[in-house]
Amino acid sequence: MAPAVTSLTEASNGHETEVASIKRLAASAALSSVPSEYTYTKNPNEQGDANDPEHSIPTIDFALLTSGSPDQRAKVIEELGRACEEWGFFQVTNHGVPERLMKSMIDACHRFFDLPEEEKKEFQTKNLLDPIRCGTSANVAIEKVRLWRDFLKVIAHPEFNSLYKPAGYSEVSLEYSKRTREVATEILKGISESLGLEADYIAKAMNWNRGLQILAANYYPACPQPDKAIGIPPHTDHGLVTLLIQNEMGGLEVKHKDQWVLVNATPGAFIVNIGDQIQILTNDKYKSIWHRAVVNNKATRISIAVPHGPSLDTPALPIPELLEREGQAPKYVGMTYEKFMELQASPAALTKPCLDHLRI
Ligand SMILES: O=C(O)CCC(=O)C(=O)O
Ligand SMILES: [Fe+2]
Repeated sequence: MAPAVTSLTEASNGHETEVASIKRLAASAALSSVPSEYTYTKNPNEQGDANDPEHSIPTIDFALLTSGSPDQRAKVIEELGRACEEWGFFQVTNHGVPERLMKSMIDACHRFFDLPEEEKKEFQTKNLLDPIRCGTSANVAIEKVRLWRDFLKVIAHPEFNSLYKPAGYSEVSLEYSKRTREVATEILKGISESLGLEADYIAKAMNWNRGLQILAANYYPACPQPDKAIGIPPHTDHGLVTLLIQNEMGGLEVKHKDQWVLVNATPGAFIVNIGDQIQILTNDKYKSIWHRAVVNNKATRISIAVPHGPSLDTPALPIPELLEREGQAPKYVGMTYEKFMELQASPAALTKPCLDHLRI
């Protein structure tokens, strides 16, 4: 039986398009193939070898970054700089955030997605910067292929927002947002230092104390034909740094040397990537890397990405000290973070990468 299509509504050119959550669609007993509007083809020639040890993201030992000896810190900062330059992705271990808290956060999000569709409706607002927003796919009004994914996005900084249901979400998300922000703050300091700048250089320039932090949970139900669908297609993240965790199912792939590499994270580690604002600040020295989420046919995957960005009114520009040192001209014009996020969510971003819109 076809699932009842009642849940999510988006306006498209004045017409209302009704789209079921992927959770509901996937739960339909009759679903044995991917419906045509979800059909997405990947290029098999770009699939990296998962067993190749060259294909694993670098690891940064957070404890050595924050409480190691000066020598240890200098070494980790050098490793961090190399990870940003060569991969744009790395995992962070020994960060001090309890694994129990990470698991509780995933559970709380899982319980949100498990709420009856009717109860999630009140959070289905449409504007990009609404404090709380859930939905399916990414932007059903403009996209050509629907994504095998539902989402929940809650802005946790500069103002903390939360949900009153499911029970416990509010408390756990408050603690989780604080702890991830602390880790992100230290990573940003390390990134500044890896560039030969004062530790607080980027934070000051980007008005970090008023910076945006979003708790972005993704729900990818098992898919009958995982090779014919995509959770999130290739994209780069808009902010400064994103910290990601997932349940026991993998699915994050990173584009490295033209190959898609599946990220195998150490349990309890954060998967961290740098975003477009860092690429702008460093005039392309550190790259905001393309990544995507693939789906599987075994079990639901949940990931929680926490992008941290500048304050919404701050435009990122290539850092003058770096330009001078490298003898380079700036490669980007400035745009406030708010406008940049709007650009990334607009049809213009479907035709060319967002950063290319700002490239001089
Ligand atoms: O689910 C994942 O692993 C990727 C999520 C992601 O890239 C994002 O939310 O921006
Ligand atoms: Fe992402």
